[in-house]
Amino acid sequence: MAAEVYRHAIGTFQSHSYANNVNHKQRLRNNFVRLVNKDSVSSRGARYSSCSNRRSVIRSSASQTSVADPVSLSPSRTPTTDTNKKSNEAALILIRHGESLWNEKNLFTGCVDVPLSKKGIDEAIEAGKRISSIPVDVIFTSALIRAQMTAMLAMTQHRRKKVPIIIHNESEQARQWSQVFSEDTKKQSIPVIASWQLNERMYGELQGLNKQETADRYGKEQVHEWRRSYDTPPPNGESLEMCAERAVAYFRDQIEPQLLSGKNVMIAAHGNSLRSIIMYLDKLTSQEVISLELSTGIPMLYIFKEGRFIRRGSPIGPQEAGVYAYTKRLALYRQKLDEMF
Ligand SMILES: O=C(O)[C@@H](CO)OP(=O)(O)O
Repeated sequence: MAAEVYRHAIGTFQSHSYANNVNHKQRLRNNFVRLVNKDSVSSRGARYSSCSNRRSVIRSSASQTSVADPVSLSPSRTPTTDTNKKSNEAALILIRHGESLWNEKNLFTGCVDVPLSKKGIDEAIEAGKRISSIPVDVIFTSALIRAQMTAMLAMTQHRRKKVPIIIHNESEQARQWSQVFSEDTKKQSIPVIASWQLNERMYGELQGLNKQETADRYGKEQVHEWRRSYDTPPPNGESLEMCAERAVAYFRDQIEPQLLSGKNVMIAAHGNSLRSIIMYLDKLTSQEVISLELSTGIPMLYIFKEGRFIRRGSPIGPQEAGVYAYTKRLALYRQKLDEMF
């Protein structure tokens, strides 16, 4: 259920990443404003870009900044490549990584590359069980090990038993070098694309500090603002707004075209990079997103249909009938799996 996923904050959170660009804040802001002001969208080549939202969990007052337009895709963004499947419907699975060693210790993590804890490994496996009958054609992860391990561990549970293979996607040449030439191998594998744009937001000077001790020192309100406000960055770190500028740009440029071509996509990423993407998918306002909390290791399913994202909550288990009722394609896939395995 979606409600599970939208937990309210109180203690253990973390992740983030991507280090450098904090000093480009002004430039990012400018990009963002441009994007919010619409024309937006293509940020290919730009390091960051925007986000937007949907209503769901919480209502916002009309005066709140609603970060952008509803997520409907203009025909101009229809991809010209990769469209072997011709469909205007696809599944999108989002998973926040399982608990990391620093989540366990209640430390600000950000872009520090911390692995999963034992509990996090179990969560990733459990997440895999929940989505084991949902087709996955391509996986996107951040560049951080906790997200990558979560994706791989989850896929060990998939009934189709395809093998995830890493694809380098950053340039035409890299794509060519990563090509798999055997059709049989292609069918039996799932491309995995890792990118820094999906990394956790950079927590700056807070990284490595204990969250409770930081709240004791600077006050609960201040720390809550650093952690959850939309546009207040932690000292020398990224605000959610800044994180959204690169994560949502990446989503729009690299992931939406896959969905448009009918591919089912899984994204394994982080609390805040996913919050910014959900803000965009669900059209949350900058006020609404403050209360959006993601549990570790809980997959969330969206159906992308006719240019819109429809949130379907979190599949409870592989047998959950409801998930497969969402679309004919999912139901057929499931039926085929049942016949095969
Ligand atoms: O420490 C972090 O990197 C993040 C996410 O795990 O924490 P928070 O929940 O405070 O954004």
